[in-house]
Amino acid sequence: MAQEISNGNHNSASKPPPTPSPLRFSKFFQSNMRILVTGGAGFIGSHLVDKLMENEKNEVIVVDNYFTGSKDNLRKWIGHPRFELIRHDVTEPLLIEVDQIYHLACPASPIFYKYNPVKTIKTNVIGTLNMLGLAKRVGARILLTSTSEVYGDPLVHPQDESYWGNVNPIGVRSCYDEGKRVAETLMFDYHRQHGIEIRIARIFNTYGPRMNIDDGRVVSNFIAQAIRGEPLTVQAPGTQTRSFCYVSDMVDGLIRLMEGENTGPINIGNPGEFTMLELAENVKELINPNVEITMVENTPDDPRQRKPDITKATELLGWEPKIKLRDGLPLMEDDFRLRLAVPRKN
Ligand SMILES: NC(=O)c1ccc[n+]([C@@H]2O[C@H](COP(=O)([O-])OP(=O)(O)OC[C@H]3O[C@@H](n4cnc5c(N)ncnc54)[C@H](O)[C@@H]3O)[C@@H](O)[C@H]2O)c1
Ligand SMILES: O=c1ccn([C@@H]2O[C@H](COP(=O)(O)OP(=O)(O)O[C@H]3OC[C@@H](O)[C@H](O)[C@H]3O)[C@@H](O)[C@H]2O)c(=O)[nH]1
Repeated sequence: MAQEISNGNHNSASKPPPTPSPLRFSKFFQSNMRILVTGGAGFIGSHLVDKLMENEKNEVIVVDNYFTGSKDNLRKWIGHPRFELIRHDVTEPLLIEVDQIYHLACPASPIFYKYNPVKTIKTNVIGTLNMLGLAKRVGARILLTSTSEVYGDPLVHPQDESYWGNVNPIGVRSCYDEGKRVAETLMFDYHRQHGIEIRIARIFNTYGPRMNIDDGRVVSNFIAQAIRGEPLTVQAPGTQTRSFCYVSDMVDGLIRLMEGENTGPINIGNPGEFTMLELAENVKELINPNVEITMVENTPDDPRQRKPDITKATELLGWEPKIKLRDGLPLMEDDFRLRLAVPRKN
């Protein structure tokens, strides 16, 4: 019967409907969801891949240029029949067929995004344009991982999604925060002009296993320092605040946003707020009570406070974080001790 159809012989009304080709039940004809994760070799991306791969209906394709990510984060999936890994820079166009795009590709640690600021803004602007072009061509739904940095040094506290932010357009962080603001604009313009299905997550500081040991972000710095017995470097004045979300909670929020009906932007983060001195004290108490806490110079335009209002995420996605900072830090410590080869002393 499949043969008849392929010969174009399907004009007889008396014939029963064709039975599906046996190929329909092979790998290529299943109603699988083919999902692209850009930046999937990075910290959040690799945890997202782990979760997506748990569903046997998902085929996952990762593209990454390995600037801050590593194949090692995806080691267990390499060779799996539902998984593909492509070395590719999102600033170049990509022609593949997918149903959903999680667009994460972008260096996230301030040290790395400031290292080559022109490349960072190209990644945010040209990279997002390329992924939107792909979404438009194949009709895929696309989720952008934007950031709490779009609120800049916020004058509203906590930050809800209606706040437009307080961002320096010419500062050293602008390649990232203004880059993400343009990426959000592009997402909405493609949505309004071309009807693309979009989702925007505004991610607040996220931590957990697989962060680069020398990533430069505060949680990974403090944990590595505590394990090595080095002083914890609090950047002055130490009263600046952040709200830290454990990575499994983050991945759960991103998947709910992708699968739900709301475009966003939606804040995804843990509202528990800590000063950097409090974070250092927690790390010291939990990991190494013998380390010192030292005050060092800060970098320009460091936001003084940050805490998400997650009313929208709770009401629209039924999402809220489950893991408290003091429970998440020891989970990250285990991973860091393994990679630094420093076992716990009993
Ligand atoms: N972790 C956080 O606290 C946080 C907070 C807000 C937003 N975000 C966003 O979440 C996403 C992931 O962050 P992360 O913490 O996992 O960072 P990460 O640096 O571990 O991961 C980013 C990944 O993107 C890849 N990449 C960078 N530029 C690329 C390019 N031009 N082409 C292809 N791949 C490229 C890197 O190699 C890396 O694998 C980023 O978009 C980031 O802006 C993260
Ligand atoms: O060793 C350190 C590192 C950092 N810090 C402080 O810790 C705070 C947080 O700094 P991080 O570098 O971890 O992260 P930031 O909050 O500046 O940026 C972050 O927020 C939003 C995301 O989009 C970015 O991916 C992420 O890097 C800052 O106030 C910084 O001054 C220290 O006190 N000591």
